[in-house]
Amino acid sequence: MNARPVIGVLALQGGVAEHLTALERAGAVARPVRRPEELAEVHGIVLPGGESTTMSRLLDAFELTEPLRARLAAGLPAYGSCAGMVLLAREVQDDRAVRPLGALDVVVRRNAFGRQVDSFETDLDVREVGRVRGVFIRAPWVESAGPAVEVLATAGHPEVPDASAPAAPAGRIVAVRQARVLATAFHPELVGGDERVHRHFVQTVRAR
Ligand SMILES: NC(=O)CC[C@H](N)C(=O)O
Repeated sequence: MNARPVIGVLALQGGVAEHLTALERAGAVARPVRRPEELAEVHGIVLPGGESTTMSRLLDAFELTEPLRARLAAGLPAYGSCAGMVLLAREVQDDRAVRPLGALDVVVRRNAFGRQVDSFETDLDVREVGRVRGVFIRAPWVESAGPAVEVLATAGHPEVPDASAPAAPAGRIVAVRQARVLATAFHPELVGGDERVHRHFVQTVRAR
C-alpha cells in the first residue's frame, strides 16, 4: 500500500467535511464519494454521522447500496461514526426505516441514549486508541455483538439509568472493531486537533 491511501467519505448526507479534514490530517488522501465510479477508486470508506434513515434511502437513490455491500463483503476497510455505525450493522433493533449493510456482526439501537439527553460529551478509554473525548449526538449503542467483534469502548450516562446495562457494567458498547471494520457511536471528527481514531483507521487501510 502506498504511503497515503485514498479514503472515501460517503457524501450523500451528514458530517462529510469534518471527516475529510480529519482523514487528510491523519495521512490519507480523502475524497467525497457519491457515485459507484468514485467508490471503485478508494482503499477505504468512511460512513459519517447524520441520519441513517435518510442515508439508507439516498444509498438506494444513488445506486450505491449494492456496490458498497459488495466491496464491504470483499474486505474494503470501513469506519462508521454514529449513523455510519448504524448503517454498517447487521441489524437495527426495532426499526425498519434503515436497511443496514451488514458489514459488522452487531445489533444496534438507534437514538439509544434517550430523548432527555440528545447530546452529551464524556471522556472514554478506547482500546487500541487511548483516552478520547466522546461527543454523542442522538447516538446509537451496540445492543449485542457477535464473537468476531471486539469491543473497544463502553460508555454510560448518569442521567440515563438504562445506559448502564448488566452486560456492560461500565455502560453500553459504543466502539467496536471487526477485522477491518471500525465503528464508533460518537463523533471523533468533531473533536478538533485529535485525529487518533482516524489515524487508527488509516493504519488499518494501509495494513491491507
Ligand atoms: N449523530 C448522528 O449520526 C445521529 C444518528 C441518528 N440518530 C441516526 O440514527 O441515524
